[in-house]
Amino acid sequence: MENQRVFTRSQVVQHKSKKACWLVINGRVLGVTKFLEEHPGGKEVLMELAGKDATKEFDAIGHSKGAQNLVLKHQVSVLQGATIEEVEAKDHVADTESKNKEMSSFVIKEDPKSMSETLYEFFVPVLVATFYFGYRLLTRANPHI
Ligand code: HEM
Repeated sequence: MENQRVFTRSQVVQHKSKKACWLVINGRVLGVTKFLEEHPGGKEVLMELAGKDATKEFDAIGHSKGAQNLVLKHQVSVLQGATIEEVEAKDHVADTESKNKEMSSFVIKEDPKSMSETLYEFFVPVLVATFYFGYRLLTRANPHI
């Protein structure tokens, strides 16, 4: 939070065009000009809230943790008067998310290994049983073998 730029509401309000679009979410001032075209929910919803505080609308959608992390990536400054609690509450989300990512990548790395082990453990007994019963069948059909 050190060396954080601070913008006033009146500075934010001036950025409500497609060429310069800012939003405020949880006390963070976000520059979303380039993100307008990328937003999965469309640029219209963002443009409607351009230059304004969009916290309520953002939360009401139930955006994913990934979306909440994207918010952090688009932050250009902090809104003047925003409380530290307000701004830092969402840092926790980012921490938890990155831990979750580490966990899931760990699981993904482990997966192919355990999969081949499972296949191996399944196919070897099946193969042995097939040979055994095949042999039994052949010797029964032809007792001279
Ligand atoms: C910088 C701010 C924002 C970011 C980074 C962002 C990001 C995203 C992302 C990643 C999604 C895909 C679904 C998900 O992962 O949750 C999404 C969906 C959506 N967003 Fe945002 N969003 C932002 C702001 C807003 C705001 C202010 C609104 C206003 C209402 C909004 C409305 C929506 C809607 C309607 C959807 C579609 C939900 C659906 O189809 O189920 N977003 N957004």
